[in-house]
Amino acid sequence: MPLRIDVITIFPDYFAPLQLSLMGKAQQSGLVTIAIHDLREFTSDRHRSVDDTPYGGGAGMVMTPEPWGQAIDAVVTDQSTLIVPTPAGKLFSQPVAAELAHSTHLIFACGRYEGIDQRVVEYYRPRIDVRELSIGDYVLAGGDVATLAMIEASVRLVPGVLGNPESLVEESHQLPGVEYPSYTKPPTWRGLDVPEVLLSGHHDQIARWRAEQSTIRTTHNRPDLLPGS
Ligand SMILES: COc1cccc(COC(=O)c2cn[nH]c2)c1
Repeated sequence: MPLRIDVITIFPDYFAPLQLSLMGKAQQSGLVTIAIHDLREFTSDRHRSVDDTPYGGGAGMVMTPEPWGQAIDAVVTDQSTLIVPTPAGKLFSQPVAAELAHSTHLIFACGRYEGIDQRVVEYYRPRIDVRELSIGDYVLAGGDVATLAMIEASVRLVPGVLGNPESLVEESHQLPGVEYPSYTKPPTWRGLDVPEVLLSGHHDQIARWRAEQSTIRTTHNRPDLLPGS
């Protein structure tokens, strides 16, 4: 059953990159189908407006619910998962990407401005799986870039998309923490040598060195990922 993805956005052009490279091949392979929808196609006023001033005051504008209701209703089924990228969401992660990769239908609602009227989430929550997801603790101008990141992270985990599932095995068996550093030819570059152990052919020593490097790197860059932290 191919994974179907519908993206609703006021900037459809943001998603041109999904036709390239791995994402493009995934679509050609029939494993994934991705459709982009312009939210303004679902407005009914002459100005095709999608936002208005916030109740309760405050800076900026909020996206009005009706165009979203029309757009989501046009693609939703009882198998759909609605994903709303937002800084206020639960943190997206590799395990979440793996979950999404095994979904039937994902609808991404790319909000702009200060966000989408919360009643859109409230309306669909009793009907389908709705997930407000954050890709990190910073604020983007809209959900489009976050959606691209989540689609790329999820689609590469769809069985058959990655030519070489081997890299997924390494990824999944990786110790808690970050990846060890990687090297390739030439053996010396601008006076810098590749660590000897990697040229030795001693696979157990190499594995030990890589585990050690991962721990050193995790301690320095991501102590929060260390076991027991
Ligand atoms: C839907 O409501 C809003 C409000 C403000 C910005 C955005 C765009 O998403 C992000 O900025 C984001 C997502 N993960 N990390 C940052 C959406």
